[in-house]
Amino acid sequence: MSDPAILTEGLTKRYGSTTAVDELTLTVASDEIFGFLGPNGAGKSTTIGMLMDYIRPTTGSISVLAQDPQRDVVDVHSRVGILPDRYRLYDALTARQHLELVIDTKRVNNSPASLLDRVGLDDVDGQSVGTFSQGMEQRLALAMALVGGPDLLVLDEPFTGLDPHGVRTVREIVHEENDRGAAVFFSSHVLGQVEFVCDRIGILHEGRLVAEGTIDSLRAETNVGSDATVEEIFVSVTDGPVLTDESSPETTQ
Ligand SMILES: Nc1ncnc2c1ncn2[C@@H]1O[C@H](COP(=O)(O)OP(=O)(O)OP(=O)(O)O)[C@@H](O)[C@H]1O
Repeated sequence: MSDPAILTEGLTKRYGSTTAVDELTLTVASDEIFGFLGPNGAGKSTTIGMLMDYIRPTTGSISVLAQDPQRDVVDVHSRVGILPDRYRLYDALTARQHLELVIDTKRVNNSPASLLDRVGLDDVDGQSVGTFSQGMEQRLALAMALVGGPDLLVLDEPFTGLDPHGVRTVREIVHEENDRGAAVFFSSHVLGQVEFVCDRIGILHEGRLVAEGTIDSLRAETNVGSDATVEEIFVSVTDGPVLTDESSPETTQ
């Protein structure tokens, strides 16, 4: 069996008295599409930041494509396509120029035109990004993540700002990339789409992984009914505080 795309063990990030990510142990296989869900402030972006070494963990370990993102940062960044939650584009540059920058940085030989075509920006190839709508920026950021045919795509809220055509495009790209052999790890609040796209999901709540599995297995585990939506599963596991060993009624009796 090949190495997992992502492996974290006991991964924890504290900011002062706030524990953003709490003992996260997670495995994402090299051939799967994994949806990483959770309410606002649950710790999703912090986790993604740690996977890419934008944020240093307080404790715990991380392996991305069998490499250490702190020690092997250049290798990890060359093999991962990242759509971060906050990205900076250059108003004066065109979409093509943005892609050329990433192509040069990754030292690959991709066609900016075909990447723009994939994300539906072929007709604004030479337009400066300062004139782009939010959805157009999001499409460009996705195209930048696709440069180099990454082994792992990490997408933080890829559906943000997209119209229904854009949402469909993202869905198709996620499946195409997975068919090509890439693992896909993405966070999203658009739970209806998650259902169409993911092999497995993990739900983070107050920094803790409170559910993980296929949608069918989570329906069974959470007793929400065999035809429950992802939204119903989500609400059932994130409604109320996380019970820890210390706070669980069983251990306090
Ligand atoms: N730099 C920071 N300093 C202090 N606290 C932070 C910092 N970054 C994040 N946090 C806190 O960590 C927690 C997790 O934040 P994070 O952005 O990872 O959540 P999220 O699940 O991505 O949320 P959302 O769905 O709203 O994007 C929150 O309580 C947040 O306030």
